[in-house]
Amino acid sequence: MARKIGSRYTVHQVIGRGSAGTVWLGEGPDGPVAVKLLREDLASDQVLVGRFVQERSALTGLDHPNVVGVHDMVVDGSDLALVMDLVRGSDLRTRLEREGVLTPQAAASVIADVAEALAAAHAAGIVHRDVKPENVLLDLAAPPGPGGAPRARLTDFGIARLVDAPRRTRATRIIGTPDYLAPEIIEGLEPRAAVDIYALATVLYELLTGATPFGGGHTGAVLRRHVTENVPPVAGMPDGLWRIISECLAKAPASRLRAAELAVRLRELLPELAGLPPLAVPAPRAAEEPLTPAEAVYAEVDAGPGTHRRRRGPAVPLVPAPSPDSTRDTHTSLRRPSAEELASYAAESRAQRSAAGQPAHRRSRAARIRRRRTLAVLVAVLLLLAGAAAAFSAFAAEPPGAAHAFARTPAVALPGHLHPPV
Ligand SMILES: Nc1ncnc2c1ncn2[C@@H]1O[C@H](COP(=O)(O)OP(=O)(O)OP(=O)(O)O)[C@@H](O)[C@H]1O
Repeated sequence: MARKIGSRYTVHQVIGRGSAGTVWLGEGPDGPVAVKLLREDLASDQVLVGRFVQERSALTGLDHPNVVGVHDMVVDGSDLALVMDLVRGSDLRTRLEREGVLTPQAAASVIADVAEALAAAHAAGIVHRDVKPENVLLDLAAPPGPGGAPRARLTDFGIARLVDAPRRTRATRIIGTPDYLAPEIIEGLEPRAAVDIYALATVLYELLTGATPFGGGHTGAVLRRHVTENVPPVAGMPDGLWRIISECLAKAPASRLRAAELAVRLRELLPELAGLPPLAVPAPRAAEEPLTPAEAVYAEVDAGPGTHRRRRGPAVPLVPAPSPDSTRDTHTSLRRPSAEELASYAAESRAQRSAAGQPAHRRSRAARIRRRRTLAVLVAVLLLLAGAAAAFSAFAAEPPGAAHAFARTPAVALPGHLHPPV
C-alpha cells in the first residue's frame, strides 16, 4: 500500500526493520529511494526532531561512493524520515550469517571500502558511532572490487548521535552495540573518530574468524573484556592483517590508525591476500556460564526483563531493541561502570588469566567444567549422607524382618515428575 512522505516521496513496501525504525522502498522526484521512517516514540520526541533538523545539512552533505547518501530528511506531521540511496544488495551481517567467514582478500576489500567512507565522514567532522555489519550494505549493482568483492557502503551515519540525545542518554549510560564499543566509551570519554576505527577493526576480525574478539556471553562480560583484555591471536591469520587489527584495537585511541591510513594499508595488502582461503576457525564458543558477581553488578540492561541471561552464539550477542518496531536485536543501554568497578574487573581478569593462562572464552569453559565437577561431588556426598542417615534411622526404628519397608523408602525425596511410574 502506497503512503506519502512529505510532498515529494511515496513509499510502497517495507525492505527491512532496525532498532530505530522501518526502511521502505520508495519513489522520489529523481527515481527509486530507500526511506527510513523513524520509530513513533523517536518521531514524537521534540528534542530529537530539533537535532534532526539541525543535522540535516551535515548528513545530506556527505557525498562519497562508499557512503549510502542521505538525500533528504523529512519532518511531516508524526513522520520523521531519512530519504537515502536505494542500495540493491544485502547487508554485511546477512552475508556473514550465510558464509560464516570471508576470504582474507574479500574481508580486507570490504573493510577498505568502509575505511574510505569513514575517512570522508571524519574529514567532515562526523563520527559514525555505530559501525557494525548491519550498517554496511553490499551494493551488487556497483562494479565489484578485487577478487569479486562487492562494493561496501556505510549507512546510518549520525543516527546513533541523533537518537542519543542528552535527555535519552544520561551521562552515566552507554548506548551502542556491545561487541563494537571502544573502551574509551565504556570509560566515559567523549566518542571521537577513533571509536569508529576500533569498531571497524572488530568487524574485520569478525569477517575473518566468524566471531568478534571480545564478544560472547553476558553484556557485562563483553564490556569488561573491551577495557581489560587484549585481542586473542588467531592461528593462520595473515601477518599484515593481524598487525592492522592489533593497531586498530589499541586501548589508547591515539594509537589507532586513522581511517585514511587504514584504507591505504588494507589496499596495499590486497595483492598478497589474493587466493588465500578463509581461515579454518574453531567452533564458536558457548557462553552459558553464570555471571561472576562483579559482572552482575553492572549488568543492568534497560531493554527489559529477561535480558540479563547469557546469550549463546559466536559473534554478536545483542539485546532486544526498545521498540516493537524492531525485529532485530542490536542496541543496548547500560549503566556505565564506575572506575572502581572497572578496576575490580581488571583485577579479577588478571587473576583469572594467571590462574588459567588461557583466553577468556577457554577459561570460562574450563571454569564451567570445574564448577560442574565440584557440584557433582557435593551432590554425591549429600546423597551418601542422606542415605546413611535414612538407613541408620530405619535400622534403629524398624524391628528385624521389616527391612523391605526400608528398601522402598527413597533416601531423597524426588520431585513428582522424576518418580518412576508405579
Ligand atoms: N539504503 C538502503 N537501501 C536498501 N536497503 C536498506 C537501506 N538501508 C537499510 N536497508 C535495509 O533495511 C534493513 C533495516 O535497516 P536499518 O538500518 O533500519 O537497521 P539495521 O542497521 O539492520 O539495525 P539497527 O537499526 O538496529 O542498527 C536492513 O536489512 C538493511 O539491509
